Amino acid sequence: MPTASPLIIALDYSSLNAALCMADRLDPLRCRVKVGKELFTRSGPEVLDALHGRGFEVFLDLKFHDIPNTVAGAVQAAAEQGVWMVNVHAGGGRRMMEAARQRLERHGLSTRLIAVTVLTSMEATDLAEVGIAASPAEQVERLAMLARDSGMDGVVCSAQEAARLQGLCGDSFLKVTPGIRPAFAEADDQQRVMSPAAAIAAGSTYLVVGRPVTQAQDPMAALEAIESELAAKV
Ligand SMILES: O=C(O)c1cc(=O)[nH]c(=O)n1[C@@H]1O[C@H](COP(=O)(O)O)[C@@H](O)[C@H]1O
Repeated sequence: MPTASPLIIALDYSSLNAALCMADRLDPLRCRVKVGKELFTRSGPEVLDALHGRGFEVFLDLKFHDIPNTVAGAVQAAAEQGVWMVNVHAGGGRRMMEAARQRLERHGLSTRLIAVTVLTSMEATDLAEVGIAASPAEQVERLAMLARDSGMDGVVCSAQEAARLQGLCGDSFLKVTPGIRPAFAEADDQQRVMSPAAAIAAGSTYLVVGRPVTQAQDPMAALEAIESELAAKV
C-alpha cells in the first residue's frame, strides 16, 4: 500500500550501513526515500534491493544528463530495478527526454519520470555565470513546459516556483520540491528554500527533505516536527 505522505527523505549517506540504519528508523507507511549519487556510487543497486525489501518506495535521484540513447538506457535500467521514480536533467533537451519516455513505454515500465529544472542551490547570479540571463523562476517555467511537452510526469523545482507551475501545468503534473527547510533548520547550500507547510500550500506534490532530518541530533523528533507542521495545515 503506497504511503499518502508527501515526504521523501533523502538518504544522503556515504555508506550502505548508515543509510539502512536511518531507513530502519523510518516507516514506509509514513514516507518514501531517495537514493542519490553518493550513496548509489558507493553501494550500487544493493541499496535499492535493501530498501525495497523493507517496503519503501524509492526515488533514484541520479539526474541523468547525456545523449538521448545513453539516458534512455540508464532510465530503463533504473526502472527495471523497480524504483518508484527516476530523474533526468531537463537541460538535456527535448530529444533526450522523449527518448527516455519512449524507452519506458516500449518496455511497459511505469516508473515515474521527472526532470530537474534549476537546482535549488542556484540563484540568479549562478545562472548568469553559465550564460542564462533569465531569473530562476523564468528558467524553471521554461524548462517545466519543455519537460511537460516532452512527456515527463513532472519536474524537480523549488517550492517557490510550485504555485506558478500548478497554474501552468495542472494538478497531475508532479512538483517535487527539495530545498525544504523547517524553521529549526539551517539553509546549508540551498538558496531557494521554503518551509514544509508553505511548500504544500504552494502546490508541491512531494517534499524532499535531507539534512534537516538526517543531520538532526534527534532525526525522529525532526521528522515528527515536520509531520506535525503538515498536519496542522491540513
Ligand atoms: O533532484 C533532487 O533531488 C534535487 C534537486 C535540486 O534542485 N536540489 C536538491 O537539493 N536535490 C536533492 O535534494 C536533497 C536535498 O537535501 P537537503 O538539502 O539535505 O534537504 C539532496 O539529496 C539533493 O541532491
